[in-house]
Amino acid sequence: MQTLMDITNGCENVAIFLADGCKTELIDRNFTYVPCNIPSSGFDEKLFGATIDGCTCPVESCASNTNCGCVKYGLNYTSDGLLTDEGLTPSNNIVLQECNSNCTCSEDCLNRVVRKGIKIRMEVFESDGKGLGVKVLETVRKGQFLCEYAGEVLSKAEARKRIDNMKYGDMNFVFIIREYTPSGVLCTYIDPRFKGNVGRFINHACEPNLAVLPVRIETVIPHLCLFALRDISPGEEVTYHYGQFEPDDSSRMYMKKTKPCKVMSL
Ligand SMILES: C[S@@+](CC[C@H](N)C(=O)[O-])C[C@H]1O[C@@H](n2cnc3c(N)ncnc32)[C@H](O)[C@@H]1O
Repeated sequence: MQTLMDITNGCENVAIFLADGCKTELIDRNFTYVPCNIPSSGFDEKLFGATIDGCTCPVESCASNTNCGCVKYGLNYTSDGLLTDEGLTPSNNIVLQECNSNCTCSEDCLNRVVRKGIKIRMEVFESDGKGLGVKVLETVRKGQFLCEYAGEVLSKAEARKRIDNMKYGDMNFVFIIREYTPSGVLCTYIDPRFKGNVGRFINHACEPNLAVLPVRIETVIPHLCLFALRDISPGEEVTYHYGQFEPDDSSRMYMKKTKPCKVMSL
């Protein structure tokens, strides 16, 4: 079995495999594996690097400190590092802010999950009618972090240009994160088509087993994170709801509506 990183020259702290016989031609020849978000050329570097202040909690953890700046709306992870049911429900609009390198708490603080990276072994395989897809090779628990949807962070103009250049039937990778804040709507555009991580191979399903949520850690740019909505068994394909197959236009991953969904339910 080949690892995906052998092929894409990237790195990750856990093995992501290519299924036996999986056609490597299906991976764009211009694709480079990057484990985390990078700014696209022309993106405001100052904004990309703008850091978030840390908390001043005791070393052990921020879990019980009601004054913690990072968990001011309550801790969203259990002591096993699983996202709570409340955190998993996007309509709750919970703000996920993990502790970062500016915080005084230790690496064992319960509010540090995504920043520890991928823990689950995965396999990229040829899915039925959807191009490539991703399966997990071990059990994933409800609420467990799987991976990020990491790629190039684009300016609005660059996102518009890339979307406009898409041709009928092209695969879409540009994900628009819209966050509704008291001061207006905050949009982040992520495109892992040319530079991205394993998240770029994850397909859509109308009844998905993953939730997709923005999480902030070191900087103001959110990480788009995938967490298990239920326990997932080894060998199951992982999917999340893109949004673009909806009849209304509440889409989060922009897509010219060219393709029917091949998986109505799992
Ligand atoms: C982010 S990519 C996912 C990985 C992609 N399958 C690949 O081979 O690289 C999104 C594209 O995958 C395809 N796709 C994902 N989920 C699908 C589904 N449920 N039905 C049909 N096509 C799907 C569409 O072409 C979509 O634009």
